[in-house]
Amino acid sequence: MADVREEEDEEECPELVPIETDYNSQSVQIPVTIITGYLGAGKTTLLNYILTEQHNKRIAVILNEFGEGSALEKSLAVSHAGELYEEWLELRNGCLCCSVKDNGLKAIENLMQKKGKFDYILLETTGLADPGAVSAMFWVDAELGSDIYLDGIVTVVDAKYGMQHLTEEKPDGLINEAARQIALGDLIIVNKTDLIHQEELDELRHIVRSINGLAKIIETQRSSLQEKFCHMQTTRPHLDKSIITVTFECSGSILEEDLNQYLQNLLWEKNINNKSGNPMEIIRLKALVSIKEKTQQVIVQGVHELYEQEETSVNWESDTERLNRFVFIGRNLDKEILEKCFSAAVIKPGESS
Ligand SMILES: Nc1nc2c(ncn2[C@@H]2O[C@H](COP(=O)(O)OP(=O)(O)OP(=O)(O)O)[C@@H](O)[C@H]2O)c(=O)[nH]1
Ligand SMILES: [Zn+2]
Repeated sequence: MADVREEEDEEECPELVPIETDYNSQSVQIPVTIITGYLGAGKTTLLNYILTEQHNKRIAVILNEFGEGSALEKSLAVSHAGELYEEWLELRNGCLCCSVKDNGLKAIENLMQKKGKFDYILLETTGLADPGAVSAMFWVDAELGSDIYLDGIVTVVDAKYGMQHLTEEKPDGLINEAARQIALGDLIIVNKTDLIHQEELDELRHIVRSINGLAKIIETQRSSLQEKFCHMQTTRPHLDKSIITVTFECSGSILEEDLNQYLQNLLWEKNINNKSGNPMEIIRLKALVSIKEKTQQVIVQGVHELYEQEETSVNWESDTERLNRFVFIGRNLDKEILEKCFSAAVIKPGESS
């Protein structure tokens, strides 16, 4: 499948981000690539391949295996000059996907302080993880000036079982995990091509392309990329200077339908413009919101046009003001207008609906 984007990517592919490159004239940030994919698709195989192929980079690999080891420890393998050693990364609340900035990224940052900086960090999610949730912690962290930024998401698809995973019926309109992982990928690796016929492969590739029209698609066996690792950085969102992050806070509560209306105007209708009349383009969003009548805090996550709400187990404190918090990443963003539109739908403390 000839794809113009793929050719462009090849041309502009730089060397694996050298530590000295300081494009922000702030402190240098370390790129993190999230590796996702269904259970058994070949993620660990891919990590091992990269670690043995990349001989002169310091690559930290964070394995987030499902149900392995103590809940308090995650294995962190570090490759330096082809040598592999292991570290134990302590995460107070177990799963890296669920742990917020405070422990997840802090742990990595602490490790870098002890061990020196890495050139690159690879993070394997569990086969069932939602890469959107994992990547969300980086958006917030980027805002707080972390040393680490999310470079991209690599999705490994099992050629043999991929179709089955994708067509699995989910109860009650839940999003199919395999489809979501493909939708979020910047690079999609269709692995285990040795196990299927060419026609099946073409069909799978076609479906993958229909779910994600932008990602680069590569076919592999044993996750062996026949190209340099730098090709993984297909989107480099943070190198695009037109992409900015906007945050705001607003107290009060919102009706669920009004929240949906706000998000759909932004993400689906795209009818909220900035001051120059250009529609705002949201690439990622994360928010903590207070929904009227709900005692629990709700987290909203969005990636392009997909968004979802998740009720957390955390209750709002009854005696303090409820504070909604938003982080947006995208183009043509205007903080004042984003805030105004949300605030207009909010029921302020003391007001009734
Ligand atoms: N036939 C075949 N087997 C493969 C290929 N790539 C990986 N495997 C095997 O598939 C199994 C799962 O591979 P892993 O790399 O552990 O998969 P994973 O995605 O990390 O699995 P989880 O962490 O459990 O989600 C292993 O037994 C691999 O040896 C391939 O291209 N062809
Ligand atoms: Zn694995």
